[in-house]
Amino acid sequence: MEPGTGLRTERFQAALSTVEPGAADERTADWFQAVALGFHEARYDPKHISAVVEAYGQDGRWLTGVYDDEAPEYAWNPAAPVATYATMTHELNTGGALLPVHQITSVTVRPTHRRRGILRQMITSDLSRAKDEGFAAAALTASEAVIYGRFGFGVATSERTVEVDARGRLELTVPPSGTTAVADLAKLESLAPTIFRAHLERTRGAVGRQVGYAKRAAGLWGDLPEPEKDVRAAIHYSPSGTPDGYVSYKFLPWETEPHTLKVLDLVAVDDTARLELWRFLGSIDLVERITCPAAPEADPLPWALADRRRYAVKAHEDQLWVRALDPAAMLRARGFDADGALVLGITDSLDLASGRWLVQVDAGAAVVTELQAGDALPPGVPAVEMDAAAFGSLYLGGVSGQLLSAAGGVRGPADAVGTLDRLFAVSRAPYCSTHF
Ligand SMILES: CC(=O)SCCNC(=O)CCNC(=O)[C@H](O)C(C)(C)COP(=O)(O)OP(=O)(O)OC[C@H]1O[C@@H](n2cnc3c(N)ncnc32)[C@H](O)[C@@H]1OP(=O)(O)O
Repeated sequence: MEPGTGLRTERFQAALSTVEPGAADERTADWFQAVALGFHEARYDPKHISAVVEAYGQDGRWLTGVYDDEAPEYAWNPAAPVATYATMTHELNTGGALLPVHQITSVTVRPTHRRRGILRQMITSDLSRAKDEGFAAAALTASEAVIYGRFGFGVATSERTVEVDARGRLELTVPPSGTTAVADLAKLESLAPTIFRAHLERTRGAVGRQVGYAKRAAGLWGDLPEPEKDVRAAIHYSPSGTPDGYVSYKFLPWETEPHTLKVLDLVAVDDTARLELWRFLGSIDLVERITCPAAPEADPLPWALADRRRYAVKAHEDQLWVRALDPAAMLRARGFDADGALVLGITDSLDLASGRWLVQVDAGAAVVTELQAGDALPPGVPAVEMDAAAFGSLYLGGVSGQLLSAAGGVRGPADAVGTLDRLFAVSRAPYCSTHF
């Protein structure tokens, strides 16, 4: 933290103790307890922390703790940070290249230290470092929608919580394809990342996953890093016999009315595998309702159901938030479905992504030329300007420039916004099922 605040910042990686075999080191354990405090979770059992340390190492996470050494007598553990923050890197499918993104997670500030600018200090210094390290974009999933717009993050993907009425037979109109088997959970931990990788490579908006996902899919972890005995899973195989999708789920206690099966994770390489996994779920006896969080906004399921009114959207929420650090690199990485040219300007209060670029898309790829202040605009090329957060929202095609123009985030004449929309249009809403 800045001098004069009385606060001290440390950045480190989760580690095991060098003196107590199998335990996390104290700094790591204190950091986890502070995160639990911030998110209203139960205090960690030390054995759970050490289980997560290894996974954090595999994820390559960096942890930040902000410490207040002036804790009064009787205060909770003075060695625990008053603020936490963590980062890691995975790839984002941009519709073109897979772009490594700087992910931000585990952000908490203790109630007694809120609204003093601690988050602002942590995130602005971290974003600058990420930019210096060469990241083109940062990303996060947010606990509240009011926090990150001010830091230049825009909602780039949304997701649905879906409920399907499974009483009687769930009939699909598409012909069956491939086969489905109840999964050997012991083998799913190693198979799930392979299937997810194929999904990532084909799905605009998908982000690589932390190792905990496969452990949860296989029932090795639940909310805590302990086996969840009620988790089951199924695998779908393509007609050639390749596993191309899995679903893990649990049947909620019998007292639940109607009898409910909850999808924990559903990953499919393509629509066929996705629908076949739903066919399987809909064929399970004694199930009256299937709930599925993290379903795509552009979901083929209701269109493939003989009775589409069995499908109800119970919630629709922002999912991935994207923040530009190097807009030109982001545009070069992105895949475009239409060709054309546009001058695109970004205003950024943190000045990490400000600038103006000539974007010329040919055969789906952009040539991006930075324009300096005072440069004349290329004749005949429409120009738009937008806030950094609006660029983050537009980037994957999750919203139109016209809508953002109505909301004030994009500025320019109607024909220029029309060009922006033709260039950035995608055939299907982006989908990110990774929460972090
Ligand atoms: C990626 C993730 O991990 S998402 C998880 C975010 N964490 C949580 O939701 C846990 C509970 N909340 C918290 O721990 C804290 O309230 C935090 C982390 C959200 C904010 O930390 P603070 O240190 O209080 O934020 P800080 O003082 O830097 O505020 C920066 C600005 O954001 C605003 N702000 C921060 N949090 C909120 C909020 N929840 N609602 C409205 N405004 C907020 C502040 O008013 C301030 O505005 P200003 O710059 O115009 O003055």
